[in-house]
Amino acid sequence: MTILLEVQGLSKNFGGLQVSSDISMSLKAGDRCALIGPNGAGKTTFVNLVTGVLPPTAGAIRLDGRDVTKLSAADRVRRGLIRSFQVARLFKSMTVREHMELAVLQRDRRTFRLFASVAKTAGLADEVAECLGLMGLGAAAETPVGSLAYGQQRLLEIALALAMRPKVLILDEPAAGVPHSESQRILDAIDRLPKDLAVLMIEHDMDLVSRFASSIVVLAQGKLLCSGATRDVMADPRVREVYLGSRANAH
Ligand SMILES: Nc1ncnc2c1ncn2[C@@H]1O[C@H](COP(=O)(O)OP(=O)(O)OP(=O)(O)O)[C@@H](O)[C@H]1O
Repeated sequence: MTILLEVQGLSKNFGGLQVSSDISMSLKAGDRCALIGPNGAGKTTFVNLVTGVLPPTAGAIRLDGRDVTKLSAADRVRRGLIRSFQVARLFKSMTVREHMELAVLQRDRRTFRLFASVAKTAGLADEVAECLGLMGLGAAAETPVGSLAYGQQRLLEIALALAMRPKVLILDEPAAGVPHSESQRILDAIDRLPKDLAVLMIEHDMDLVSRFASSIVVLAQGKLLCSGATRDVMADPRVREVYLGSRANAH
């Protein structure tokens, strides 16, 4: 399988504080990987480094075989490294469909002026309908974003990311805040994502991790504690001690 994301020796210092230390990992097409670790382990910083929000102090990031370490976050997005959007930042009065159309148009760099005419083209409508259908949001297409149930908002975040045509998709606690009874709906939608995508999910909930992930990367104190197949990592005494042992403090 093609390696889509390769991170080598990634480190980040904030002044004298080393927040990420020599982290290496890779994702292949089709991987479903959970990124876990106790609070403050450096998960968010790691994702910010990978996506280009923060420049690393050292290390390299390759996306689908190309070195993107020095590329801007926007350039990485254009090359298919996509992190899910936050619906909270969207326009509450615009419908789900309108947001999706805008995302596709932005991806294709078409101008807003063309929006009215282009929106009517079959290709755009089909693509939007397909993404919404995959996420189980077809029936909510004409609903204003502000009226969506919280679980639907979280699904829309993934649909918008999908509209960017990701090769590597990073999801940040996609079921956080969703009642436990509804989290399966989100996992089912994630399960329907294209199989050749690599998905990296930051997740605190070990029940969700075990249902989603085929592999796990564990960070602790900014370092890679271990990584590997889900069953092996969950059985690793170091993980149980360092991660599960501090679950009482997790949010
Ligand atoms: N800009 C910054 N300047 C200084 N220290 C920072 C900065 N950003 C993060 N840190 C520190 O880096 C460490 C890792 O933070 P990070 O948010 O990456 O962890 P995390 O694993 O995502 O935690 P959580 O699960 O609580 O979100 C923390 O100790 C944090 O205080």
